Amino acid sequence: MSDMIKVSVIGASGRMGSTVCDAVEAATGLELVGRFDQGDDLGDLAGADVVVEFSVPDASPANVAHCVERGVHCVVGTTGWREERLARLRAQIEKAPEGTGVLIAPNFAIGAILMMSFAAQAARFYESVEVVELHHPRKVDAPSGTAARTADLIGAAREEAGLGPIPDATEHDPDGARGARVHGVPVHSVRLRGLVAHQEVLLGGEGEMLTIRHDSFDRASFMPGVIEGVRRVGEHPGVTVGLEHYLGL
Ligand SMILES: NC(=O)C1=CN([C@@H]2O[C@H](COP(=O)(O)OP(=O)(O)OC[C@H]3O[C@@H](n4cnc5c(N)ncnc54)[C@H](OP(=O)(O)O)[C@@H]3O)[C@@H](O)[C@H]2O)C=CC1
Ligand SMILES: O=C(O)C1=N[C@H](C(=O)O)C[C@H](O)C1
Repeated sequence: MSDMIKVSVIGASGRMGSTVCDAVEAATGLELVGRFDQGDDLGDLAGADVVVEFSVPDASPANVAHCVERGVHCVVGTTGWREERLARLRAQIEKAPEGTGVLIAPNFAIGAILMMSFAAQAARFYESVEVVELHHPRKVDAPSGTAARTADLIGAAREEAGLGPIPDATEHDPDGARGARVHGVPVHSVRLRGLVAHQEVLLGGEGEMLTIRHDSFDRASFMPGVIEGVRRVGEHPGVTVGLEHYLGL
């Protein structure tokens, strides 16, 4: 890489993509060289060293594959990167030019990263746990990527601690009132005008409850994490899931 890191954004006209373009233009040492959206030919990605990808879950794997094949590092915020997609990406990156790095981050806000870490830490101490995620009504996917990741971390921590299933006597739930189950953890999705991105993790034990909550009131909350990802992705070859791995958490 030269001194200036050349950055292209995929999904550049979207809520996140447009905010990222402004953040890259304002950041020292970064140069915005390309903006791509649906239907655009990605071609040589405008000569970018690093691509930031915020599109839609169905389009993200092909966009990232295009970058990886060309040895262009990729910082991905788009949701939908469950295990099967990650496995395919790991296979693709094996064949990519050496040193190519991809960061997939379900959430770039520092508070959300800490919330997930705290929830994983607390999980083994509580019999009951549920996740409630609340977002703006234009969000196309549910549950949120953050909620799915949180539930995965909690589920893994519970397994490691030898905890059994979460107590729940529900026998009749024809309308799915008990939410989705991710890694055995109930996840509830709220879509409400006025919200941006919010999540509560509710942990219950005998006579007590711990609530861990994070609120993103503005998409500005994601930008320091995205910019850190752009600056650091070149130092992390292969696929990394979660910005916490760049932050020493
Ligand atoms: N990791 C994180 O911290 C965060 C992640 N997100 C995630 O980022 C993603 C984007 O969110 P958001 O910006 O709100 O969504 P938007 O719908 O506002 O933006 C998505 C953009 O991607 C474009 N797009 C659609 N298909 C393609 C394609 N094939 N190639 C390139 N661009 C395409 C859309 O164009 P068009 O409108 O024409 O379809 C639109 O401009 C979501 O998955 C969301 O969950 C959001 C916030 C934070
Ligand atoms: O669509 C959004 O807005 C957000 N998407 C991500 C998710 O699904 O977790 C991150 C954040 O919650 C905002």
